[in-house]
Amino acid sequence: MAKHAKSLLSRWSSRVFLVEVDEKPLYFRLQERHRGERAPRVFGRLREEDRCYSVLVCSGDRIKAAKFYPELRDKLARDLPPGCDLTRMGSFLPRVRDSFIRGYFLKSSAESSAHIERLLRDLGRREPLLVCSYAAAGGGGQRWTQRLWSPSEDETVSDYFVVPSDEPESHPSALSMINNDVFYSFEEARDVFRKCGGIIPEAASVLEMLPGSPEVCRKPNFPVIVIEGLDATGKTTLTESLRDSLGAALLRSPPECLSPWRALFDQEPPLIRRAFYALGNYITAQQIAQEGMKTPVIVDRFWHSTAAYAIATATSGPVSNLPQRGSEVYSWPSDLLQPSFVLLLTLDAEERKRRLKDRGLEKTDEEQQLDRNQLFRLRVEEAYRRISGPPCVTVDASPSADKVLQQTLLLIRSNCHL
Ligand SMILES: Nc1ncnc2c1ncn2[C@@H]1O[C@H](COP(=O)(O)OP(=O)(O)O)[C@@H](O)[C@H]1O
Ligand SMILES: Nc1ccn([C@@H]2O[C@H](COP(=O)(O)OP(=O)(O)O)[C@@H](O)[C@H]2O)c(=O)n1
Repeated sequence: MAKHAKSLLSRWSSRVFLVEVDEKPLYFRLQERHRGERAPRVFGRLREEDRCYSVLVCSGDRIKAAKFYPELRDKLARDLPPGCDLTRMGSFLPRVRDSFIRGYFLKSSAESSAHIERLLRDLGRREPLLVCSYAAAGGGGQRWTQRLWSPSEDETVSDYFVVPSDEPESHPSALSMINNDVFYSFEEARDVFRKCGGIIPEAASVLEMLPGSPEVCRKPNFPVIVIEGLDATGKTTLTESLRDSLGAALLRSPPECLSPWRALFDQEPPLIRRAFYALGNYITAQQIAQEGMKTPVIVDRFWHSTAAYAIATATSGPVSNLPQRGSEVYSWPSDLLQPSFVLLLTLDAEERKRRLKDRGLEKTDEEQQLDRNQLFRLRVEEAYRRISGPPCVTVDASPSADKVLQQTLLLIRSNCHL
């Protein structure tokens, strides 16, 4: 059995498992002996002859695991028999960073179990998977066991009793966010691109655009003002007006030089996509440092956009699932230039939708998610507010473009002595 799988199994009964039902995580854990506890709610109203399965990706290579996870979902969704429910699941060791592994949970009828087990054994022989099957252990379906097997060796590893587990103090996705969903150093983000060159040749082109080091030559002489906010809050309109009113330089993140590859990396899994945007911030930081020696600089999106969307995407469910305020997840990378001032444009959802429609541009997948999933939008907005670093001032973007400009100029002049 692969070394990584062996290390996972060494503490298998210490793990907590979560299955997301309608974006709400339900938790269970394992015990060697049964102490009469009832089955956890995650198994719902199942009959004794029903079967559940979990398929966990356990590769030691995080690029390979990140690429395979969405592919596994597509394979399962395509090949599972009708009537089989598929939902996201994960497993982690409480308070142990990078212990979070992802997978899927399947619920099926007994008739489908032979088909499913053949499919999972076949998948497991080709990919690094740990597969668990769950069956009622008698007592009117109130007790369930987890049978773990490693399809690569077709070896049944062990049986456990499944019991409910308390909700951890913060959503376990926070355990693996650092330098997997959000990158806190140039080196960490660049390392991902160095490692995915074999599967994504365009990664080499992005690497060629990078500065030798993240350190900027000198701190800018002039103020650096970042304008942040959800799509269609008016960032482009405002940043162009500020450039004209202040005679400032206008920069964007990701920078223009990365635009040939942005659409491609937007289709990649979070590990690679977020590294792309993190590297974009470091290139923009170099441009800010150069321009900031000569004139004030206005920046359209920067670190807040990168971190807020990554954190909100990695978490699921209500805002309360976000990593707690003050968590290191919200900290500003120590090697990334800090702007003098960050303005966060806010707008009520209906007005933002109207502006999006009026602008007529194609909606990005993310925008569609913001539109469809109010919980996601609330997580993004709250994550923006929790990010530590330079002062972040909220500006109501609902008045006319000119009024928003005047209000912003007042704030900039009083805070940046311009
Ligand atoms: N203050 C405002 N009031 C009304 N419409 C606005 C305002 N600011 C921008 N718009 C319009 O809303 C749409 C989105 O603005 P834009 O600047 O492109 O937002 P963003 O860059 O944040 O996506 C555009 O059609 C723009 O003309
Ligand atoms: N510095 C940045 C800028 C954008 N992004 C990502 O890019 C998305 C915005 O894409 P977009 O095409 O809507 O950007 P704009 O056209 O609104 O500038 C954000 O939602 C983030 O996911 C980022 O992660 N970091």
